[in-house]
Amino acid sequence: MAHYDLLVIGTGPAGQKAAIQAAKLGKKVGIVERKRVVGGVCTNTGTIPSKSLREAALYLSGFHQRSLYGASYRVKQDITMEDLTFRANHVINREIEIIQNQMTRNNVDLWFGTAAFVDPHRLRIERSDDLVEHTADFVVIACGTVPARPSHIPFDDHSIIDTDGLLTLKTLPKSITIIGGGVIGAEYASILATMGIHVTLIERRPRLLEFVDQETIEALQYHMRSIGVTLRFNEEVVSVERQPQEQVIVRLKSGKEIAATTVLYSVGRTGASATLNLETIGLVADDRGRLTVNEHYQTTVPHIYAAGDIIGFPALASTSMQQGRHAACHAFGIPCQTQSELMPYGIYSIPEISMVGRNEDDLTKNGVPYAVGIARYREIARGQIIGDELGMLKLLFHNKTRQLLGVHAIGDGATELIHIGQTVMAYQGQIDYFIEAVFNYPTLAECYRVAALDGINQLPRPWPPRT
Ligand SMILES: Cc1cc2nc3c(=O)[nH]c(=O)nc-3n(C[C@H](O)[C@H](O)[C@H](O)COP(=O)(O)OP(=O)(O)OC[C@H]3O[C@@H](n4cnc5c(N)ncnc54)[C@H](O)[C@@H]3O)c2cc1C
Ligand SMILES: NC(=O)c1ccc[n+]([C@@H]2O[C@H](COP(=O)([O-])OP(=O)(O)OC[C@H]3O[C@@H](n4cnc5c(N)ncnc54)[C@H](O)[C@@H]3O)[C@@H](O)[C@H]2O)c1
Repeated sequence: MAHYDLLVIGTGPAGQKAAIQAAKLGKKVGIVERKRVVGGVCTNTGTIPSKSLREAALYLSGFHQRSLYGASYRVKQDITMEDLTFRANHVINREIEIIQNQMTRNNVDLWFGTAAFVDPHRLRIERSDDLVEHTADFVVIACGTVPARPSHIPFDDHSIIDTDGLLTLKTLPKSITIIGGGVIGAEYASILATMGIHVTLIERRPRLLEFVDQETIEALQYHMRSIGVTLRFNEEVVSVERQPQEQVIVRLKSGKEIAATTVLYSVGRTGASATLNLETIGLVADDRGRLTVNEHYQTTVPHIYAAGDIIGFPALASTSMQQGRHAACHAFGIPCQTQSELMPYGIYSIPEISMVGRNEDDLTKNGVPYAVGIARYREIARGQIIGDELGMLKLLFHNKTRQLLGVHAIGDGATELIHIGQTVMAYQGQIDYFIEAVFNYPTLAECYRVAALDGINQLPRPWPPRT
């Protein structure tokens, strides 16, 4: 048994960053992982694999080149599961190595096994052949989530899979029904359709991703339909039934029956808190297994913190890292701030989407007078060169002060491009910055200048003086 300044449960982004931050402060740190590898959902089954798969699909399908060389252009005609997993596994293994190295370099003790609380300062770590106990002054719970697997869905991890199951398939589906048009559903639907797989996406809401700018989502939905995705909105799933001859039927409340070789169930995830023995320390998870924390990620037991997906929205790798670091800083009295109102969102659908700041619905609801400036990739030299016909960057700014209030982008590089707007917003900048600055040419960043000019041209003349 050892005593630590900090014990962390989980080696995903939240746990890693909490552990490294505490170690950098000279603290004695231990981290526990129940799987046989470090990295969590992010490295092993979620973010990294899905983004590697996307990159492989984009390359092999020749997607980016089609507008220049024709719709039938392909780098490889028959894309196989091995083609995709080859690339994903390469990246996953490198990432695991990097994480493990970081822990070793920073003297963080790594314990493989399943952690559970014995009392508020003591964790039991159960391994296949033995059991150890360690104590700590502080604990960070960063145990993440598991896919929701309701009992009425007959999962078999072969023809009916959850969101962790796609990469473990032996062959690519011939056709797929995706239940749930959240971030995972939208990303996988567009990736699979890009490779020529017929996809039906079922969503109970009237559109995809309701938190994303309406115009941006319309563009995504238009593109998804154009590559063969059937979008079914306002639909409820009644049953999922496996049939002979490699067929799974999804029955909808509206009476429709949708057949495909594979069904992917992607309607959210549940906090992995069930085995933590929370009742012994007086913590209660909500009905989706999540924990409640204050602005410093402290639970109601002050020396026990929780960070990452286990605390719910926004449940991103990007935010989880920051939350983990923030929790460790707070525990050891180091000032730390998280700029949550300028948190960017990146959705790796094809085409990709990104946003930061406020959207039109929110500004309208709150009576903020704003104007809009838009640049389309097809009107930008770089957009023409890369052959992106659909891309768009949209700036929302205050129509009197010209302060930048929100940026919404769809198209190649959108998730990178958004950070320019994020920085300007962090310094309360006005869109005039984009007009006065010189950008490399030809770049997609030029969209900022074009959109700013477009926005200013929409204002009543003469242009209002700067305040
Ligand atoms: C398909 C998919 C794609 C995604 N894409 C993106 C993306 O593009 N961008 C983005 O920002 N986010 C993305 N996400 C979300 C991102 O993966 C998560 O937000 C992130 O992994 C959460 O990090 P975490 O540290 O909270 O938990 P996790 O990464 O889930 O790690 C938790 C770890 O804790 C371990 N653990 C659990 N219980 C115990 C226990 N009792 N004892 C010991 N160890 C335990 C688990 O085994 C796991 O290794 C994606 C998610 C999925 C599923
Ligand atoms: N790029 C990224 O940042 C990224 C990528 C993938 C996943 N993630 C994270 O992973 C988490 C899980 O994502 P997700 O997409 O599984 O969950 P989600 O909660 O985001 O989406 C679930 C969707 O399923 C719909 N739905 C629920 N029940 C349904 C039913 N019975 N029939 C039809 N539709 C139904 C919901 O309306 C919702 O749109 C999210 O928190 C997300 O932020 C992030």
